[in-house]
Amino acid sequence: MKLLLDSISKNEIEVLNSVIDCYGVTSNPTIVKKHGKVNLFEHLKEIKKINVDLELHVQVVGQTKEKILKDAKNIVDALGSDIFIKVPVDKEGLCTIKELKKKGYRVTATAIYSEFQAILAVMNGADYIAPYINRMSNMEKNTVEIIKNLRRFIDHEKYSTQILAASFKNIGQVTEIINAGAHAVTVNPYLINEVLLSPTVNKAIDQFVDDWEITFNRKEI
Ligand SMILES: O=C[C@H](O)COP(=O)(O)O
Repeated sequence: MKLLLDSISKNEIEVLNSVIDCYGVTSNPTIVKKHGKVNLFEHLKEIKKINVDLELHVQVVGQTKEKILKDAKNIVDALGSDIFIKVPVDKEGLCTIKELKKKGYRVTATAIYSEFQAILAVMNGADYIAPYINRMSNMEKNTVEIIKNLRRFIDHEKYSTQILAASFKNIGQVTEIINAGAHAVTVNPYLINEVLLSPTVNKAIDQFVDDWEITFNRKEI
Protein backbone atom coordinates (compact mmCIF):
# COMPACT_ATOMS: atom_id res chain seq x y z
CA MET A 1 0.00 0.00 0.00
CA LYS A 2 1.23 3.45 -0.92
CA LEU A 3 0.04 6.57 0.89
CA LEU A 4 0.56 9.86 -0.92
CA LEU A 5 -0.30 13.40 0.16
CA ASP A 6 -2.68 15.41 -2.02
CA SER A 7 -1.03 18.73 -1.20
CA ILE A 8 1.91 20.97 -2.03
CA SER A 9 2.12 22.53 1.44
CA LYS A 10 5.80 22.23 2.43
CA ASN A 11 4.93 22.52 6.09
CA GLU A 12 2.22 19.83 6.04
CA ILE A 13 4.41 17.49 3.98
CA GLU A 14 7.44 18.02 6.21
CA VAL A 15 5.48 17.28 9.39
CA LEU A 16 3.63 14.25 8.05
CA ASN A 17 6.72 12.85 6.31
CA SER A 18 8.38 12.60 9.74
CA VAL A 19 5.36 10.83 11.24
CA ILE A 20 4.04 8.44 8.59
CA ASP A 21 5.40 6.37 5.72
CA CYS A 22 4.73 8.94 3.03
CA TYR A 23 5.24 7.61 -0.51
CA GLY A 24 4.74 10.74 -2.55
CA VAL A 25 2.91 13.95 -3.33
CA THR A 26 0.16 14.66 -5.85
CA SER A 27 -1.04 18.01 -7.09
CA ASN A 28 -3.38 19.56 -9.59
CA PRO A 29 -4.00 23.18 -10.65
CA THR A 30 -6.70 23.60 -7.97
CA ILE A 31 -4.33 22.47 -5.22
CA VAL A 32 -1.66 24.84 -6.59
CA LYS A 33 -4.19 27.71 -6.67
CA LYS A 34 -4.54 27.48 -2.87
CA HIS A 35 -0.86 28.47 -2.60
CA GLY A 36 -1.18 31.46 -4.90
CA LYS A 37 1.17 32.18 -7.80
CA VAL A 38 4.08 29.99 -6.66
CA ASN A 39 6.91 28.96 -8.96
CA LEU A 40 5.62 25.39 -9.08
CA PHE A 41 8.80 23.72 -10.29
CA GLU A 42 11.02 25.45 -7.71
CA HIS A 43 8.41 24.73 -5.03
CA LEU A 44 8.35 21.02 -5.94
CA LYS A 45 12.17 20.91 -5.89
CA GLU A 46 11.98 22.18 -2.29
CA ILE A 47 9.44 19.45 -1.46
CA LYS A 48 11.79 16.84 -2.93
CA LYS A 49 14.47 18.10 -0.50
CA ILE A 50 12.21 17.06 2.40
CA ASN A 51 12.50 13.45 1.21
CA VAL A 52 14.32 12.61 -2.01
CA ASP A 53 12.34 9.40 -2.34
CA LEU A 54 8.97 11.15 -2.57
CA GLU A 55 7.22 10.29 -5.82
CA LEU A 56 5.87 13.49 -7.46
CA HIS A 57 2.73 13.58 -9.64
CA VAL A 58 2.27 16.85 -11.54
CA GLN A 59 -0.73 17.68 -13.72
CA VAL A 60 -0.67 19.16 -17.21
CA VAL A 61 -3.01 22.01 -18.16
CA GLY A 62 -2.89 21.66 -21.96
CA GLN A 63 -6.10 20.39 -23.50
CA THR A 64 -4.83 19.20 -26.87
CA LYS A 65 -2.33 16.44 -27.59
CA GLU A 66 0.30 18.96 -28.70
CA LYS A 67 -0.16 21.13 -25.62
CA ILE A 68 -0.20 18.18 -23.22
CA LEU A 69 3.02 16.84 -24.78
CA LYS A 70 4.60 20.29 -24.41
CA ASP A 71 3.51 20.53 -20.75
CA ALA A 72 4.87 17.03 -20.08
CA LYS A 73 8.23 17.92 -21.63
CA ASN A 74 8.44 21.14 -19.58
CA ILE A 75 7.63 19.24 -16.37
CA VAL A 76 10.22 16.54 -17.02
CA ASP A 77 12.87 19.04 -18.17
CA ALA A 78 12.41 20.94 -14.91
CA LEU A 79 11.95 18.09 -12.46
CA GLY A 80 13.47 14.96 -14.00
CA SER A 81 12.24 11.88 -15.79
CA ASP A 82 11.04 10.10 -12.65
CA ILE A 83 8.10 12.56 -12.37
CA PHE A 84 4.62 11.19 -13.03
CA ILE A 85 2.71 13.31 -15.54
CA LYS A 86 -0.95 13.58 -14.58
CA VAL A 87 -3.17 13.61 -17.64
CA PRO A 88 -6.97 14.00 -17.41
CA VAL A 89 -8.77 11.16 -19.20
CA ASP A 90 -10.79 12.68 -22.03
CA LYS A 91 -10.34 11.93 -25.75
CA GLU A 92 -7.23 14.12 -26.13
CA GLY A 93 -5.85 12.87 -22.82
CA LEU A 94 -6.21 9.21 -23.76
CA CYS A 95 -4.58 9.75 -27.10
CA THR A 96 -1.71 11.60 -25.41
CA ILE A 97 -1.27 8.94 -22.70
CA LYS A 98 -0.57 6.44 -25.49
CA GLU A 99 1.99 8.79 -27.02
CA LEU A 100 3.62 9.68 -23.69
CA LYS A 101 4.06 5.99 -22.86
CA LYS A 102 5.69 5.38 -26.28
CA LYS A 103 8.11 8.21 -25.46
CA GLY A 104 8.96 6.66 -22.08
CA TYR A 105 7.14 9.07 -19.75
CA ARG A 106 5.58 7.98 -16.47
CA VAL A 107 1.86 8.69 -16.55
CA THR A 108 -0.93 9.05 -14.00
CA ALA A 109 -4.34 9.08 -15.68
CA THR A 110 -6.51 11.44 -13.68
CA ALA A 111 -10.03 12.98 -13.48
CA ILE A 112 -11.53 9.48 -13.60
CA TYR A 113 -15.24 9.44 -12.86
CA SER A 114 -16.18 6.07 -14.41
CA GLU A 115 -15.01 2.49 -14.57
CA PHE A 116 -14.83 2.53 -18.38
CA GLN A 117 -12.70 5.68 -18.43
CA ALA A 118 -10.31 3.87 -16.07
CA ILE A 119 -10.23 0.70 -18.21
CA LEU A 120 -9.36 2.75 -21.31
CA ALA A 121 -6.51 4.47 -19.47
CA VAL A 122 -5.19 1.09 -18.26
CA MET A 123 -5.32 -0.25 -21.82
CA ASN A 124 -3.38 2.79 -23.05
CA GLY A 125 -0.58 1.96 -20.64
CA ALA A 126 -1.04 4.46 -17.77
CA ASP A 127 1.22 3.65 -14.80
CA TYR A 128 -1.45 4.84 -12.37
CA ILE A 129 -5.15 5.57 -12.71
CA ALA A 130 -6.66 8.09 -10.29
CA PRO A 131 -10.39 7.48 -9.74
CA TYR A 132 -12.08 10.38 -7.92
CA ILE A 133 -13.78 8.65 -5.03
CA ASN A 134 -15.75 11.43 -3.35
CA ARG A 135 -16.75 13.07 -6.61
CA MET A 136 -18.06 9.67 -7.84
CA SER A 137 -19.90 9.14 -4.53
CA ASN A 138 -21.60 12.49 -5.12
CA MET A 139 -22.83 11.03 -8.42
CA GLU A 140 -24.29 8.12 -6.40
CA LYS A 141 -21.77 5.65 -7.83
CA ASN A 142 -20.75 2.60 -5.80
CA THR A 143 -17.07 3.42 -5.52
CA VAL A 144 -16.17 0.26 -3.57
CA GLU A 145 -17.58 -1.93 -6.36
CA ILE A 146 -15.80 0.18 -8.99
CA ILE A 147 -12.43 -0.23 -7.27
CA LYS A 148 -12.98 -3.98 -6.74
CA ASN A 149 -13.88 -4.39 -10.42
CA LEU A 150 -10.90 -2.36 -11.60
CA ARG A 151 -8.51 -4.33 -9.40
CA ARG A 152 -9.96 -7.60 -10.69
CA PHE A 153 -9.63 -6.38 -14.28
CA ILE A 154 -6.01 -5.26 -13.81
CA ASP A 155 -4.98 -8.49 -12.07
CA HIS A 156 -6.87 -10.79 -14.46
CA GLU A 157 -5.52 -9.07 -17.58
CA LYS A 158 -2.05 -8.82 -16.00
CA TYR A 159 -1.64 -5.06 -16.51
CA SER A 160 1.00 -3.31 -14.42
CA THR A 161 -1.19 -0.21 -13.86
CA GLN A 162 -1.82 0.69 -10.23
CA ILE A 163 -4.96 2.26 -8.79
CA LEU A 164 -4.10 5.55 -7.06
CA ALA A 165 -7.46 6.52 -5.59
CA ALA A 166 -7.99 10.26 -5.06
CA SER A 167 -10.60 12.79 -3.95
CA PHE A 168 -11.46 11.72 -0.41
CA LYS A 169 -13.59 13.70 2.00
CA ASN A 170 -13.34 11.39 5.03
CA ILE A 171 -11.08 8.63 6.35
CA GLY A 172 -13.93 6.08 6.14
CA GLN A 173 -13.78 6.44 2.36
CA VAL A 174 -10.00 5.95 2.44
CA THR A 175 -10.09 2.67 4.39
CA GLU A 176 -13.02 1.32 2.35
CA ILE A 177 -11.11 1.95 -0.86
CA ILE A 178 -7.89 0.42 0.49
CA ASN A 179 -9.88 -2.69 1.45
CA ALA A 180 -11.51 -2.74 -1.99
CA GLY A 181 -8.05 -3.21 -3.55
CA ALA A 182 -6.53 0.19 -4.37
CA HIS A 183 -2.74 -0.05 -4.67
CA ALA A 184 -2.33 3.52 -3.47
CA VAL A 185 -4.33 6.43 -2.09
CA THR A 186 -3.64 10.14 -2.12
CA VAL A 187 -5.09 11.95 0.86
CA ASN A 188 -5.32 15.59 1.88
CA PRO A 189 -3.17 16.10 5.05
CA TYR A 190 -6.12 17.59 6.95
CA LEU A 191 -7.88 14.19 6.87
CA ILE A 192 -4.80 12.41 8.23
CA ASN A 193 -4.38 15.08 10.92
CA GLU A 194 -7.99 14.62 11.99
CA VAL A 195 -7.10 11.04 12.92
CA LEU A 196 -3.69 11.83 14.43
CA LEU A 197 -5.02 14.74 16.49
CA SER A 198 -8.26 13.04 17.50
CA PRO A 199 -9.56 14.30 20.89
CA THR A 200 -10.90 10.78 21.59
CA VAL A 201 -7.44 9.23 21.24
CA ASN A 202 -5.86 12.04 23.29
CA LYS A 203 -8.45 11.52 26.03
CA ALA A 204 -7.65 7.79 26.21
CA ILE A 205 -3.89 8.49 26.37
CA ASP A 206 -4.41 11.10 29.14
CA GLN A 207 -6.51 8.59 31.09
CA PHE A 208 -3.70 5.96 30.91
CA VAL A 209 -1.16 8.49 32.19
CA ASP A 210 -3.51 9.64 34.98
CA ASP A 211 -4.13 6.05 36.10
CA TRP A 212 -0.41 5.31 36.19
CA GLU A 213 0.28 8.49 38.16
CA ILE A 214 -2.49 7.71 40.66
CA THR A 215 -1.01 4.24 41.23
CA PHE A 216 2.73 5.06 41.34
CA ASN A 217 2.80 8.78 41.97
CA ARG A 218 5.03 9.38 38.95
CA LYS A 219 4.65 9.88 35.18
CA GLU A 220 7.45 7.56 34.00
CA ILE A 221 7.66 3.79 33.80
O1 LIG B 1 -6.24 15.39 -8.02
C1 LIG B 1 -7.31 14.97 -7.60
C2 LIG B 1 -7.87 15.32 -6.31
O2 LIG B 1 -7.63 14.30 -5.37
C3 LIG B 1 -9.34 15.70 -6.38
O3 LIG B 1 -9.74 15.89 -5.09
P1 LIG B 1 -10.99 16.86 -4.75
O4 LIG B 1 -12.23 16.13 -5.16
O5 LIG B 1 -10.90 17.03 -3.26
O6 LIG B 1 -10.78 18.12 -5.51
